[in-house]
Amino acid sequence: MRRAHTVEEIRSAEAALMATLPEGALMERASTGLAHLVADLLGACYGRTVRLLVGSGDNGGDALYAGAVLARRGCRVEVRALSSTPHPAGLAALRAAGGRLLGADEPGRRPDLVLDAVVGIGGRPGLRDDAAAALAEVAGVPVVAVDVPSGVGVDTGELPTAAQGTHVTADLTVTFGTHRVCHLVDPAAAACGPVHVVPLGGPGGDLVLAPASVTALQAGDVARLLPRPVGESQKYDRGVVGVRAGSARYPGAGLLCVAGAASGLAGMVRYVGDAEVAATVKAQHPEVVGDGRVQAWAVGSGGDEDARRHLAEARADEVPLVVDADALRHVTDFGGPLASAAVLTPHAGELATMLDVERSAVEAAPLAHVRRAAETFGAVVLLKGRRTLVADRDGDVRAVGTGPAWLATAGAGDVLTGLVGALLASGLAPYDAASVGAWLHGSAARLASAGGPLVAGDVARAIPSAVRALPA
Ligand SMILES: NC(=O)C1=CN([C@@H]2O[C@H](COP(=O)(O)OP(=O)(O)OC[C@H]3O[C@@H](n4cnc5c(N)ncnc54)[C@H](OP(=O)(O)O)[C@@H]3O)[C@@H](O)[C@H]2O)[C@@H](O)CC1
Ligand SMILES: Nc1ncnc2c1ncn2[C@@H]1O[C@H](COP(=O)(O)OP(=O)(O)O)[C@@H](O)[C@H]1O
Ligand SMILES: [K+]
Repeated sequence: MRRAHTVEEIRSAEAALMATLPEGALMERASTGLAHLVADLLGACYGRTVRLLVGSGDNGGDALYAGAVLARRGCRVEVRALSSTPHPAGLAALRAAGGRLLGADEPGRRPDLVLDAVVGIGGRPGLRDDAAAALAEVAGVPVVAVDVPSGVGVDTGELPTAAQGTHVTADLTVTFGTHRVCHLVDPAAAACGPVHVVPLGGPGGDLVLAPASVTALQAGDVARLLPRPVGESQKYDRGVVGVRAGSARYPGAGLLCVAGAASGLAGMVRYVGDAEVAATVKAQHPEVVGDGRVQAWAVGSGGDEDARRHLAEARADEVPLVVDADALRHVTDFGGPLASAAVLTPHAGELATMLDVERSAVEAAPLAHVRRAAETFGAVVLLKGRRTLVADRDGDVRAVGTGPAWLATAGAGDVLTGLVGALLASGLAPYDAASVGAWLHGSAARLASAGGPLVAGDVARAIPSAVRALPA
């Protein structure tokens, strides 16, 4: 599990660890790890130039100490200071190693790499004008963000507003001890590039962190959570998923939802809906049967005008539900909770309608909106996107970024709804069914894509391969 902690949690864990270590030991661990990663990235230090953008805090201190290591290895290290008092001990170390502070009007040498150490976890959103100008000077040069790309909302995962200013977009982010929320949650995560965590543990102890409310499943977590048949399993033990989706207008959505449900993760699939869709389902999926008892329903994909009735009928069975597309407009129609266990699967536009806000507001602050929706509707909410967010009712959120951009294709969401339905039927709790489903869906898309285009049916067909590829 990848865990992301808040600034407050990180500061408190760092303070406890620092109390057991000699002064400066933690920053030395952080900056040494940072320097080694930068040196690896540069390939060779000798003859290379690194520009440090250094603010007033300890984030700048990390870069200055790392710069000292790089300078000792033969790098030319030049500092653009954005404060009259950059970390004094760090600056002294850098100078002693041969690095230098650029004068205000001194252009410096065109660097091979920039270290962004304007602000870290102490920063407010947005770059001040001097920092924005220092960044513009080195436009086009690869940037390694120290801890976080300066200017992003560390705990919100949001980018600064136009009034707050701009932010750094990094090619790589090097952080310390644990992830920050902005590393896992878009739109800020998109500004981080790949994120490396330098461990802060060593002689004298490690960070002791609270349980994280923002996390990201890894392959091993999915393997551990996924229910698997055992020797004596029967199809009914493995769970039956029912699909009420598709309509005369959108028959394909019903078929694709069935394809996601019929990926083999539940013991049986039932389809109930439009007669013509039902006939095609039976032709394409001979293993699918008609109405009867189910352990979970997948409802709404392409449901059109039938979606409300489908939702009412599914709800009457009092089993877990996954609700998509046209049925999302009806989740509050019935008074009281939708089901004891429900997963709602909107994209940003659908969530905006459900919360009566602009789509752009959801896209700018997906974490805040998905949490609000989970609380408002008393359900697990899976907000689809480049990095899908799954929010539990208590505010816990799992981020899933396994899918390639090729997954942004019509019908892919219908497959996901069927897949989550199958996982609910197989006995997973809604938070696990939604996040494991999103993870497998993205992973199946990556396998199906192999770097090229795909259609939604390809994703459904690749789900068994995604399961097979999980670690034992
Ligand atoms: N504790 C430890 O041992 C360890 C700490 N570590 C490192 O310390 C970092 C945290 O350091 P920190 O607390 O000093 O805060 P940090 O982010 O450098 O700067 C905050 C200052 O910047 C300013 N400022 C704020 N917003 C701004 C803006 N938008 N644009 C421009 N300036 C802005 C504001 O000062 P002001 O200029 O307003 O007086 C504020 O006080 C952390 O991210 C990690 O890298 C690691 O070494 C691990 C061990
Ligand atoms: N840029 C992207 N990168 C990766 N996955 C994406 C991206 N944009 C959308 N997706 C994924 O593609 C799927 C699209 O689903 P959805 O919008 O419901 O389409 P449809 O309604 O046509 O089925 C979702 O699983 C979503 O998370
Ligand atoms: K930074």
